[in-house]
Amino acid sequence: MSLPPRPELSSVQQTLQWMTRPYGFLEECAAGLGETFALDFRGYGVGVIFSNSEAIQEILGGDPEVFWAGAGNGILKPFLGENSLLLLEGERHRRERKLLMPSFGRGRVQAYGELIHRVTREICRSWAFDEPFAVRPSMQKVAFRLIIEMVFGPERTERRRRLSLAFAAVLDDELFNLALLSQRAGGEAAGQRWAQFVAQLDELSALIYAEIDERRAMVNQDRGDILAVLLEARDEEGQPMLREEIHDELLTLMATGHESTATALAWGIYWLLSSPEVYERARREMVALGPECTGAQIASSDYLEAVVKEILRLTPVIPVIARQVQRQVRVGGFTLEPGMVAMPAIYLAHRRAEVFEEPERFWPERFLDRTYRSHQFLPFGGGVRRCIGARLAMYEMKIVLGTLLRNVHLELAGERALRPVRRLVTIAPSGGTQVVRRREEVMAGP
Ligand code: HEM
Repeated sequence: MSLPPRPELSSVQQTLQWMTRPYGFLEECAAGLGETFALDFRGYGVGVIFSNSEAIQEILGGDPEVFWAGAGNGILKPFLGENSLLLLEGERHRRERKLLMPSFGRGRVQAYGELIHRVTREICRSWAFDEPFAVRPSMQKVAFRLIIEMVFGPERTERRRRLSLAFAAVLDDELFNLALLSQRAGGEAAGQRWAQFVAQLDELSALIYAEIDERRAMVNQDRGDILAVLLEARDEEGQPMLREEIHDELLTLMATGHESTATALAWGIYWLLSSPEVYERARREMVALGPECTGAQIASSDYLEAVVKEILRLTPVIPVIARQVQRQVRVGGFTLEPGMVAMPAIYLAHRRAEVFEEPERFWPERFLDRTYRSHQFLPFGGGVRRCIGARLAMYEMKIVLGTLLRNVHLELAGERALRPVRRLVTIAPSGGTQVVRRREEVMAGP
């Protein structure tokens, strides 16, 4: 067999469907065309979507020199810079990843337990009673404060404040969204606005460089933040990272480190609030920890871990990952030509009935009873490009959700069935998950 079936739509229509309703479009194509199908993305080329776990294993476990991941992320280059881990391939990617990895070890991540716990408590206790609001922006605040502190350390300087504001302004800019959809549409059509956007990006860069330069001028400080780790890092030849490399990686971690987690948390709150039995079991476990528990105790709950996995299974915020093939290769019985993109569909893989019993049901217990293989359950992708922040994201999600369950009583408000909508590179719940805080408090801890 050469190429898998394609939908009977023009390339423009396919791209539009993909951009505007990614989950639904994937489902429709799989129902009509089978587990493997090809999509023709405007300006990007042919992507072959795989949901069969053996084929996914062939791709993610395959030779990284054949399956490139960075090519598909090229659209992020004007924002993150050419040295971003997301854009590198081969030896450079391996080197850079090795330099970044120590920042995400178990010990480093666990050191943030109390910060996550404290920030979440502060934010959720500031929510007004009986007034509907979107919970996603609050989740973004938690994730944002955490990643800024992880990257630069705990000081609250004026420059750090300006840096946070500049970063938030760039991410929230509609033009940035537009630019991600199509760089050309963003650049040419927007004219004057585009120039303003670029000026915003330049300001952000200047602030990051100022942080790097100030720190470089200091000597011998083992502060434990990511910037300190990168300044001290040496590759196998004993070479330090270039100033530009550090800048691009910091920006990459700031961007990847909070957007996906905040979106996944917004989905998580939706699932918990719409599943009374799960909500009650998780809440009981959290309350049983007593009024003065730590973030680490919250994170040690097996049930909460299962809840987080189930959230990431049903609503993976990155529903598809991509590998551009560099030479002719066979995957899942199909021949892919150089330049084509092999796309493991996380969303579809997580709904395979032969792997997940009652796949549409939100049922965390499935993760208590058995383990799934890395090519069956893969919310963080896989192989040499697996998400570098996976451990941090899991830890953060458990503590944030556990802290909410212990401290506030929420109900869903507005739409009951949320629609998946695109937000930057993630798929978010429509309306940012509208909730309302009720007066009945769960726990009166410190
Ligand atoms: C729930 C939260 C998150 C989800 C669902 C998620 C998901 C993913 C996925 C699917 C990939 C692509 C993997 C592949 O192509 O095989 C990825 C890559 C990446 N993620 Fe995450 N991520 C999350 C949180 C984070 C956090 C907290 C950080 C950092 C602080 C982070 C940093 C990165 C980086 C740097 C890459 C690129 C890795 C590489 O190319 O080597 N992510 N993530």
